[in-house]
Amino acid sequence: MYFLYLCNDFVQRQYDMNDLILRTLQGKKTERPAVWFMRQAGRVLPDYLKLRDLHSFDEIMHTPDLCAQVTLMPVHTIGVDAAILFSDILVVPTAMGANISWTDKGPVFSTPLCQYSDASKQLKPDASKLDYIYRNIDEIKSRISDGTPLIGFCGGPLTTLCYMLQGRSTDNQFNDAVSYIFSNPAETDRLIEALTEMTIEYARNQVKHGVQLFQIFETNAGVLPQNEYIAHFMPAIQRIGQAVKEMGVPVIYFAKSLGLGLQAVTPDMCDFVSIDWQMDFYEARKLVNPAIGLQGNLDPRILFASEEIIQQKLESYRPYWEEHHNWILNLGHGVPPQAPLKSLQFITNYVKRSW
Ligand SMILES: Cc1c2[nH]c(c1CCC(=O)O)Cc1[nH]c(c(CCC(=O)O)c1C)Cc1[nH]c(c(CCC(=O)O)c1C)Cc1[nH]c(c(C)c1CCC(=O)O)C2
Repeated sequence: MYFLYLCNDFVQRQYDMNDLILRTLQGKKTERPAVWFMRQAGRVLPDYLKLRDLHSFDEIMHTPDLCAQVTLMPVHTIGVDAAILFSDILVVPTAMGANISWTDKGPVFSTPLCQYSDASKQLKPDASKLDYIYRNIDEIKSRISDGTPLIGFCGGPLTTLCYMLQGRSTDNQFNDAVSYIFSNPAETDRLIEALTEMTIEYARNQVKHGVQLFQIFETNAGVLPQNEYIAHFMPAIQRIGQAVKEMGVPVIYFAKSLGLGLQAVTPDMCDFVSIDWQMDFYEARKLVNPAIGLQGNLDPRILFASEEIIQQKLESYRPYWEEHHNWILNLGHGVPPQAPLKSLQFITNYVKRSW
């Protein structure tokens, strides 16, 4: 009995230590907004850039010690309220047979699937290829002693499929991928199904290894007409979100440029939605189901502005936060490369000291 009490007490203390973001996601009133930044690990961190001079991205990903170091860097250097697993949304395609090189220009697939009318037959699913990620999670968790929550994540099905089909980033709105999706609807459905199954297994395993909240990155939601996205891709979001929520872990859904399509997001998909910077925050609130909280939506380029301008923008969220509390401070997309680190630090300090 006494042992049980000790265990409970221990769990409770862990929970008390740094649970601001988890309490926010549970809809609780908190002392200040929780803050983290999409793409906070890597990119602008001086220690990361030094590490990248010595090791490739792939090497860091396959070395639990290095991966844990990078994951925890933003907690120490920027002062965010949560760490996000250092990984990439495109690890899921590698577990389906894709061969990816991480080049200076971003990820490049050796065999883009849009050249095959029977693309789904080219897939070679092997979930064990993701085992190294779970070893990374174990290592990260073993190094967190102050209860900082660990965020797990996956790509949304459209974003991931865009890369699988097109094979690389483009500045043309993924024309080849979208043309394929329109020209091969049955094959696209088969690809979505395979991808969703692998993503669910991957998400569940991340939770089993200890991630405490989970974000779905659907950066490319806006490359399709809203009704097409909602009809063909949102059911997969619902399945992934539900699989994670069933395990007791809250879900944040980021669907960039979804626009009015935000109305179609339901509480069985996610607990919070992350709002991009193009959408006015208060307009987004009118569109999103009231049972769902909001994250975002600072324009990432505000990081290049003066502290006065950043402060004004932060203050614009205060009336909402004071009334509703269900808002997580974040950007409307990832930290841009070359963004000044001191702006990120200014935001975390401001919210901790002046809120
Ligand atoms: C579309 C997308 C990708 N990856 C991701 C998305 C969705 C979010 C977004 O839109 O930014 C998500 C992602 N990628 C990475 C993380 C880890 C956590 C974090 O950065 O905070 C996360 C959450 C690491 C990474 N993923 C990548 C790097 C750069 C690797 C390097 O240092 O060379 C990092 C740190 C490579 C990557 N991976 C991807 C691209 C287009 C690139 C190249 C350009 C770039 O984003 O830097 C695909």
